[in-house]
Amino acid sequence: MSTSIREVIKQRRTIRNFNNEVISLDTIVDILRDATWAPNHKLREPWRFVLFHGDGKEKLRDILLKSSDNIPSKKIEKFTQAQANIVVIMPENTDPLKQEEDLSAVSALIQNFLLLAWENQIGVLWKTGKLIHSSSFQQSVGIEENEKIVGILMVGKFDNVPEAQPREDIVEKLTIID
Ligand SMILES: Cc1cc2nc3c(=O)[nH]c(=O)nc-3n(C[C@H](O)[C@H](O)[C@H](O)COP(=O)(O)O)c2cc1C
Repeated sequence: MSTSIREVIKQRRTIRNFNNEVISLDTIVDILRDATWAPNHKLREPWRFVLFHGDGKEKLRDILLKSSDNIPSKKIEKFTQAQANIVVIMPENTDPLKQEEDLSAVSALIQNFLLLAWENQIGVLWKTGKLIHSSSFQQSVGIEENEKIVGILMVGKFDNVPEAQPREDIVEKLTIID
């Protein structure tokens, strides 16, 4: 039986602990391809990705070990525990409006990715933190002068679903003009 979009949206949780179950590269790329059906203004498709998977995770470990950010080895282990790490990259736009539009579009794509993954019993952690601003990391991943990292998606299978953190009722934040 298929799950409704409503159910997927409400049941999805951020996953922070992954198990070792393998996810094929094809599965992840297929989800990413579907996620690109996100709305994006003028069809700029303002995104690109660097995807670490399989042996590529050794490369990622190496990048993190050699980065000038002194990342503790425990953090590196945790970070590379997922089946894949996807660095989400967007262009830096000199026009502030375009920049806002593009960041919104990339965020819509990421949410699509999270929901599509969840539908396939795959968990994701959308990570930001200091690393995305680290010039050492950016350089190692091949970020260009006119680009920025929006986030890093840790992708993997999981054993436990964390409890939902309730949201405030929308009426608290809703101005109705009827
Ligand atoms: C832009 C953005 C950045 C985030 N960065 C992190 C992060 O660096 N580390 C983390 O543990 N969670 C991060 N999260 C996940 C949120 O903490 C999570 O969505 C929130 O706790 C609600 O939990 P839920 O996704 O399970 O509903 C981020 C979420 C967003 C939208």
